[in-house]
Amino acid sequence: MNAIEVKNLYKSYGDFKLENVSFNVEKGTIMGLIGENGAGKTTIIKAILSMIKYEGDIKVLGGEINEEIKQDIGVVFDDAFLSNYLTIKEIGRVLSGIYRNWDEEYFNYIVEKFNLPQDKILNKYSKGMKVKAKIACALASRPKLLILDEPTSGLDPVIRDEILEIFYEFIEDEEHTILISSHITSDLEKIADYITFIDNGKILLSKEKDELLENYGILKCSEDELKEVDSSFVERVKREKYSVEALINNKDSFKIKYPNAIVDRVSLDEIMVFYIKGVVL
Ligand SMILES: Nc1ncnc2c1ncn2[C@@H]1O[C@H](COP(=O)(O)OP(=O)(O)OP(=O)(O)O)[C@@H](O)[C@H]1O
Repeated sequence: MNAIEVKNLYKSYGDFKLENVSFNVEKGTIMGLIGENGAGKTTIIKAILSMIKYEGDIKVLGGEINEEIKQDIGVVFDDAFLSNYLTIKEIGRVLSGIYRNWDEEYFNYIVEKFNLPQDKILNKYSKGMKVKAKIACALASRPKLLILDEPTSGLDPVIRDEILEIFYEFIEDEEHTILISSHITSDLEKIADYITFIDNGKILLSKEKDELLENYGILKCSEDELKEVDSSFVERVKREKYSVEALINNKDSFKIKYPNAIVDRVSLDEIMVFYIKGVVL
């Protein structure tokens, strides 16, 4: 079953267009939405949450979004939604009156796990503490689906790891699903099950992360050597002054066909750069 289904999403802002955006997020998985600044990640998330008008079909937790379904969604956005002049406990008390499934005990557990100061107002929190406070609030509403827009950008690696750990705990239960947008691809490399890669409003790929990292590879070769390669293996090519690099699919079959070729492992970052900067053969 899918927790999110996006079909033929279309939205335009002047020159920018989200076009033919379709992807599913399977229940019990973590989907990472990656792409450059301005690629359209936030716009997709806003459409999913029905915060903007759009064309296309979007289903969330089995239906079109409504107030009932919203109770089962936890949201973490970059912009402020918590009062800066309350302490974390006071915010918890306010939210307990808003969310049907608010879990006080779980809230206290996360606040302690994240070492959030309980006597300071949020205005005195660091950026990392504020993000952790938002995540604590989103999770304590006991959502089935957690949607986060760039939660870890600008945070140090220790805080990012603490946050990823709490996401692991959340996802252990197979009923829970996460959609997370980020351009810190190393975080998504750690936690995402699936990756949807968006560039300039279009989906370039939406695949299982392990499949991407295991099937793709980087072939370093000369221009003449590239000419000998079956082009169906070649996704994109990047040319430097003295060398050529090709993003290869089906790495294992490629190695059988070309046993002497050297194919390196590829990261999500490198795949992103190949798709954006590289050319089709
Ligand atoms: N309310 C709006 N009015 C006009 N243009 C908008 C609006 N919201 C977004 N855009 C434009 O839509 C495009 C996509 O923006 P979006 O915020 O979805 O990208 P993003 O991938 O989330 O980027 P970032 O990683 O920088 O947050 C950008 O060109 C942006 O300027």
